[in-house]
Amino acid sequence: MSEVLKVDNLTKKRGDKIVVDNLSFSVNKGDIFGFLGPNGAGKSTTMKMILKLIKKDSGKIYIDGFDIDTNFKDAIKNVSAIIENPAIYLDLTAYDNLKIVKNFSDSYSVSYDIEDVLEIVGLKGREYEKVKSYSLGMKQRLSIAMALIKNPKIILLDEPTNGLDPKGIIEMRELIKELSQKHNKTIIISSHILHEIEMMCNRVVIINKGKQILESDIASITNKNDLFFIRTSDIDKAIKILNDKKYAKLHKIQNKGITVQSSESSIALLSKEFIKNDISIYEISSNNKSLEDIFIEITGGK
Ligand SMILES: Nc1ncnc2c1ncn2[C@@H]1O[C@H](COP(=O)(O)OP(=O)(O)OP(=O)(O)O)[C@@H](O)[C@H]1O
Repeated sequence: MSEVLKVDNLTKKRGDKIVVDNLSFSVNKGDIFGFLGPNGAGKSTTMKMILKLIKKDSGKIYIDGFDIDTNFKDAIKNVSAIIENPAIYLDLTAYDNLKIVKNFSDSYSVSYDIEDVLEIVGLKGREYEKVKSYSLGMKQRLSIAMALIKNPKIILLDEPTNGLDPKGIIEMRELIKELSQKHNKTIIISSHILHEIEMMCNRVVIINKGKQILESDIASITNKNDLFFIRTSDIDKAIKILNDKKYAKLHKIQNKGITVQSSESSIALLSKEFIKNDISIYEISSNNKSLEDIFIEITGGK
């Protein structure tokens, strides 16, 4: 996997407060990378430093191998970003907005055609309407189209689903996945919505008060402990059977059942064993930790 973004010991002070504190992480080509943290954690500040919109105090940032301090022009041509409210002319059509961006991006060697980006974001057929008549979701998709025009390798999205209704959120999620899978973009999404990150991203970094708390694959966070809750007619008998098995381990005895540590295939074996021994099973559910559980644990519930 090749590294397209490397953030190394990044630090930023605001007055005497350290708002980004020695942050290091890297993003690989093709990642949908979640940048997660509660309000005020330092996500936007970090994104702005990556784009050199604000100055860092110390640390290094490399985009596609280019150091933003010494080779910003080569670095930044690989990145597009939607941070805060993107500049869209509401009195112009989507097509005209894209034309303006296209004119700016013509210095980039392989930029997309306007028609292509309209197709990708699903605004084909609506491109000659003034943007002020668009829903928030359509405006958001237009801003992605504008970000896509220069055909960047990386797209930074700051809270991309903020303010969208459920339909808009689903469409945005699908679009982001499509950009990664079909169009080979690396996407970095900042968010405080854990569920969103869990559903969209393959990797995540969690920050709190400017400090990095965790960098990990989503899968290894949520599948670390294969725990299953089993509600049965006879807990004592179930425990006795379980204690004889090597493939599964009793984790906890609960009110109406037991939590068992085991793989998925072993839980299937265990349930057959229970049934063979006349133990009725009323429920088996995966009791794995969600990203939300992990987040609450490491940020102290705030
Ligand atoms: N222009 C500024 N001047 C002073 N302090 C700032 C400025 N911008 C941000 N901060 C402070 O820096 C810290 C990090 O803010 P930042 O906006 O990066 O957090 P965030 O994780 O993006 O949060 P949110 O989700 O609320 O946008 C906060 O304490 C914030 O108050």
